Amino acid sequence: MIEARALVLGYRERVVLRDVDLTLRPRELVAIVGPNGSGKSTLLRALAGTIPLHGGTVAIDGVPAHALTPGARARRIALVPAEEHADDDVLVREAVALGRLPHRPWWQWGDQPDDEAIVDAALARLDLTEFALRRIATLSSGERQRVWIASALAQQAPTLLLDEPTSHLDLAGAYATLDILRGLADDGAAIAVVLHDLNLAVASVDRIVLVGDGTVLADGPVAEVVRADLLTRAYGAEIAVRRTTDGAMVAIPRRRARKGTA
Ligand SMILES: Nc1ncnc2c1ncn2[C@@H]1O[C@H](COP(=O)(O)OP(=O)(O)OP(=O)(O)O)[C@@H](O)[C@H]1O
Repeated sequence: MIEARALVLGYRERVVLRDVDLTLRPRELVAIVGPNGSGKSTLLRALAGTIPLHGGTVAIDGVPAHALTPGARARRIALVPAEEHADDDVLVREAVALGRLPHRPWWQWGDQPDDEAIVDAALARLDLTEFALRRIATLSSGERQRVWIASALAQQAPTLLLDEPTSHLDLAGAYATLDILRGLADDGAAIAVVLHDLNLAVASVDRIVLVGDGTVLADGPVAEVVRADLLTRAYGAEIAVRRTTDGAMVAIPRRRARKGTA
């Protein structure tokens, strides 16, 4: 569980977000949405305890984030950044196995049968078994993105923070990934995921945190946050919210009519 209180976040003298209170509980799948540059990744990094705070506190399982060693943090929180890198020569299996490092002193690495099984399970869950012995460099960007998620799963942290994990995934792959996250939350994980696709968020998560205007504009169940007025304010563009015939909500930006169209 993560509890952030009165957060002020930024870089050097520039404040990006202020007055942020946010709690992430076990069994919750939460989407963080908002426009480009609004501070979603910054918020995720602050929750993971990887950037200094300008103000406020972040507690991870009741312990101040800054009081945890990197190893202790990594056993509690798996962070999947928007861009991840690995040497081109690294095999998919090796990249996923890096998720096990926080659980073992280096001198025990390689001798743990448990680790092998955990890595195999993470590969299978992301449909990567057949890629296990491929070099990372030979994968497509969507396949690579699944590797970083698998590595986070292998980390077996009770909290998962993912920054745009579906940005390279196709339509079905993106929804399938959210289904995997849903399953992990149902099993007890606390999960926050930065998403640009509002409709993917609406279809998949319990709660939405809407970032905009330098703060958290709304935080609550999907139906409370996905409102035309709130979205229009956050994105600075008119956004309508409609229901499909089967009752699902969809957010649609209003666009100017093109020449020659009604
Ligand atoms: N390392 C950094 N140093 C200085 N400024 C930064 C740094 N990282 C981000 N920023 C700035 O902080 C603001 C918020 O950035 P952040 O990456 O958190 O936004 P975001 O909502 O995740 O954006 P996007 O949707 O485009 O990924 C932006 O104006 C960005 O330029």
